[in-house]
Amino acid sequence: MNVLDEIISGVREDVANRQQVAPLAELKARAQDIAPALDAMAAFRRDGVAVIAEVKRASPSAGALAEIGDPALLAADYEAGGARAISVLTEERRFGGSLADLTAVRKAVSIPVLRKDFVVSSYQVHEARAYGADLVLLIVAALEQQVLVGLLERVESLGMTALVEVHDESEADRALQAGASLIGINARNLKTLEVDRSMFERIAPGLPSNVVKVAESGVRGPHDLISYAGAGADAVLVGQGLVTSGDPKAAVSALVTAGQHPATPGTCR
Ligand SMILES: O=C(O)c1ccccc1NCC(=O)[C@H](O)[C@H](O)COP(=O)(O)O
Repeated sequence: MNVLDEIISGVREDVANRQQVAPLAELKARAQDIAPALDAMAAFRRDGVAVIAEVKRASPSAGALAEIGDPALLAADYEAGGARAISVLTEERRFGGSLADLTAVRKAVSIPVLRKDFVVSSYQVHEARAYGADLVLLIVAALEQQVLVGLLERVESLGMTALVEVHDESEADRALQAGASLIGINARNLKTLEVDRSMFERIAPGLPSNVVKVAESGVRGPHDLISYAGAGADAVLVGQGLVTSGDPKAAVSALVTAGQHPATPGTCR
């Protein structure tokens, strides 16, 4: 079993357990008390390269990354540093995340919040809304086409935005066919965990200009953002480089500053 399949199998078990405790009707009722989802696309379409800063405690590729005592404080630092959205990893077994992290971050910031998880069921989409997310990650490699289309529709019907993640050209075609307008190109191969930043420059030129393009993974500093920008990125999603920086606010701020200048064509290495 590869890493992605292993993660998804654990996720399915965890979702089944949560469904016993909080049935869908309860989540829907909870969502009634939550403010409507924020318009993430508007935030990403503003000038410059948007930084999506991630609350990431651990990962299959790196193990434990950072002791995040208070995810709300970290997210507030990210916002103060100029991040345009916050990504919260909610998967528990391999990333050490939780829905409690999502709630804490939602309360702490006024910018859009992404639920980053391995979403395979509409229950998880309703959970995302009930816990205050504005965006939901949908990973093409984890979903059959019909399921992807159904989940994308469900995300949008709840007023949220789907970040649809791809790893190659055929997944990018599937994302477009499903109607995605926000596409993340993840440089990390979710089966081998290798990071290949050049994936972005291979795939991004084939996407229509009205699609907002997010470069995911492998940004360790401003130089990586600049090369992704040169290859057409509208936004970058950054986890490890921020949580291990020692000063997340300054690290975000350095990325934001680098993203304010017009990109010059370059290569992602
Ligand atoms: O980060 C991992 O090791 C990982 C392994 C398997 C599936 C997903 C994984 N990460 C999720 C992400 O896509 C990243 O958290 C995100 O793009 C930020 O990447 P980075 O800045 O390199 O931490």
